[in-house]
Amino acid sequence: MKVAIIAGSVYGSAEEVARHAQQLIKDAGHEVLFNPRATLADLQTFAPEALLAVSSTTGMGELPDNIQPLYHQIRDVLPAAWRGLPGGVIALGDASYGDTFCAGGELMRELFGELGIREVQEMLRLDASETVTPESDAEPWLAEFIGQLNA
Ligand SMILES: Cc1cc2nc3c(=O)[nH]c(=O)nc-3n(C[C@H](O)[C@H](O)[C@H](O)COP(=O)(O)O)c2cc1C
Repeated sequence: MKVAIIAGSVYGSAEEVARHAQQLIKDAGHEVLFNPRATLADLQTFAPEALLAVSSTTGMGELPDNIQPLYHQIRDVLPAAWRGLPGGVIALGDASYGDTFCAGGELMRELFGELGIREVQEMLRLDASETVTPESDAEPWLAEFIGQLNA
């Protein structure tokens, strides 16, 4: 299956999680597109059969700058070809930010909802106030996600 990974990161943690996800999904025999600077055209050319978003949160509950252009491009177009595809979101945040905890991931979830992407499992929230190993913490969730792709 062709899996596209979309990543939003300020300091690199979410990008590392996305890179780790890329490796695990490839090891499971899937084809993966992961480029932190991917455009909508790149994604449409790849023709994904599943989507994974990995994003941290910055500012007061905002998406990182690197993913903003892609987020808006996708939102403006809402590619019909992605309707019904399986997908999932990994959100990185810090619970000490209170109400805006993992708000960037929530924005990606809302976008997936608008796209008609089928969320195959509940969004994973990785809390930087509790862990410094988000890549390995994401592994059980990713194993389930990969299992859902094979289902
Ligand atoms: C300036 C700044 C603002 C942040 N705002 C939020 C926020 O509103 N909500 C949240 O859950 N985390 C917030 N965080 C925490 C980051 O999302 C978290 O540390 C994450 O692991 C960073 O991932 P990255 O290295 O991929 O950017 C903020 C961090 C910084 C430095």
